Amino acid sequence: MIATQNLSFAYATDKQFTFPDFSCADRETMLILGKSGKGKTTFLHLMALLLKPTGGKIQINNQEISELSVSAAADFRAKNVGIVYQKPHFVHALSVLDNLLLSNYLAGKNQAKDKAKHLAESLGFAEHLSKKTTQLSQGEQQRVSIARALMNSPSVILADEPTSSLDDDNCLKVIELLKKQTQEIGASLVVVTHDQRLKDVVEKRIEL
Ligand SMILES: Nc1ncnc2c1ncn2[C@@H]1O[C@H](COP(=O)(O)OP(=O)(O)OP(=O)(O)O)[C@@H](O)[C@H]1O
Repeated sequence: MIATQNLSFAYATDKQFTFPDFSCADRETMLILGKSGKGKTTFLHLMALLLKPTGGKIQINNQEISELSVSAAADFRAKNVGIVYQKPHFVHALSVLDNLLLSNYLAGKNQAKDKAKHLAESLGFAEHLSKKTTQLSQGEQQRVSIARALMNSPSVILADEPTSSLDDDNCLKVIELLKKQTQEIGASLVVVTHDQRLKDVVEKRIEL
């Protein structure tokens, strides 16, 4: 589970944010909707411990995490949080498979090749495992990005606009895949987006 309380952040004195409280249980999906510039990515980066809040609390599995040091936060994130970024960031010199295994390495875990292959099959890109990520279409890269976020079976999956650049068909496929995988590993899924189509498939939501 993940929950936030009285969370605030400032890039500058004239760029301050306060975010609504929410909680998302295991196996639950939470949609955080907001127009461009409302602070969706900022909110997600706070939950991912990539930014430090100016106030408030973040709990993951009942552990207060907003006070962790930078190195403890990096370790906690690698082990417990899977992030699907707005634009996938891959290491272009590596194959798709090695990009997936990199998540294990960063979390200090053994390489889980079988898990990578299983995820690639479930997400429909098994035939691309030995290719470079640049050889994949945008939709395929998005699915690799989801698989990478799942490699360490995180407690929380945070997804930033995972569907907004996809057509209706792929939008539905990607959100259903994310929800299904989240259910399978018993994680909490938080999606920040301006994609109003997701309102039809996710019940629990808040608006920024
Ligand atoms: N590093 C930064 N320094 C200063 N201001 C920033 C920084 N990052 C974002 N901002 C500003 O904070 C506001 C919120 O940005 P954020 O990226 O969180 O919004 P968003 O809702 O995700 O937008 P979009 O839907 O366009 O991606 C924007 O006005 C943005 O210009």
